[in-house]
Amino acid sequence: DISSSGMWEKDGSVLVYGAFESQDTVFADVAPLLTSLLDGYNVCIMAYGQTGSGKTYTMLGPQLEESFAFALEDESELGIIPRATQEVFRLISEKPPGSYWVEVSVVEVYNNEIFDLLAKDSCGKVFGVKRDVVTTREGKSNVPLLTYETVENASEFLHLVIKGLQLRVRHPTLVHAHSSRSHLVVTLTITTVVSGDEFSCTYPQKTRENRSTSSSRASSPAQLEATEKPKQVRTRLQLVDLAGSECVGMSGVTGAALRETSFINRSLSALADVLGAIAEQRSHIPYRNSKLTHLLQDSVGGDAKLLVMLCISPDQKYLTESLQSLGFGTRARQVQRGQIKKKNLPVQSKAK
Ligand SMILES: Nc1ncnc2c1ncn2[C@@H]1O[C@H](COP(=O)(O)OP(=O)(O)OP(=O)(O)O)[C@@H](O)[C@H]1O
Repeated sequence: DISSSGMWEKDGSVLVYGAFESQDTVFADVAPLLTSLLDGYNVCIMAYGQTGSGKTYTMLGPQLEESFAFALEDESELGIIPRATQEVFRLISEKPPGSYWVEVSVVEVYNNEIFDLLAKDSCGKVFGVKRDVVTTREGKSNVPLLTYETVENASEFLHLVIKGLQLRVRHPTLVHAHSSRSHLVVTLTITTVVSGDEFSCTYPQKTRENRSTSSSRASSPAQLEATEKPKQVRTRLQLVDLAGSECVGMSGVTGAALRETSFINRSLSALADVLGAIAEQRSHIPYRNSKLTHLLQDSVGGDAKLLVMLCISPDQKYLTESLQSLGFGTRARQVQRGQIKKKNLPVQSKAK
């Protein structure tokens, strides 16, 4: 029974929320992951579910009719992405000033192509630019030339995300009038620079190699002494609003929208296949079967703490879709990952 309000805890790690549960309650259970992030763990939070089941509401908040932006006026309605950012900056404010450096990238995966939603043209106007995803020599996934913008507070972050969201593709379907037709991946990268024998922190002197644009503040505040050999430690928070899994018969799409649906369903089944392969500890994990899984490789199979939010419609007519979503959740639960790696940060940490 998920139609009534309430929450149950099973095995200490599956939480179920009723349809009337507040965003506050949901976020209270997510917040500890952000403490882990600042303690040096990579974290990934993704929403999965059929079209119209509440993924965007859960991750961002209620969408505005006229655009892909979300309503910021009523704070109680804000979803995980704005709340997580506020919490990250609140936690950073408790650290020594200048010890953390936050950058954001916003990417959508549409029809199996990656688009950089923060890339700018020469006039500074934002527009989506196609990017590729590659595997580095260390076996990590990387998006060359991806735009990373430096942000100093949650409102700067939200401003960028809202700008990026204007470009996100959406079309009406019979199930949902404002259906997202792409996977949205918002990444916060937190850099700490550790120098000398003692842990002392300052801003990075250089921007990253694969960065095409960066804020003018990238070379600002404290500069490192030339003789010091600073070590940059990065942790990453990936926030993912997946496109809706859908049954073509139910959503009634045709033409280009049908093609989009086919790409969405293929990439979601590639994600389920990856989770299945990890769960079965197969020697080959098919990350490269889709751009989505290649992009999320390090969060899904790597060293991140992964939280999957399953959104389920309370309507009985979507029972097949709901069971399919629960099947995805079961796969995610079966993934037995190795010990999660924690980056060596200059903070007192409480390992989970
Ligand atoms: N818990 C909730 N409380 C109030 N409104 C909700 C809730 N969940 C979803 N909604 C509303 O239901 C509608 C569909 O939700 P949403 O856009 O989040 O679906 P979605 O799963 O992201 O769909 P799609 O995959 O098609 O983009 C929206 O108008 C949203 O504001």
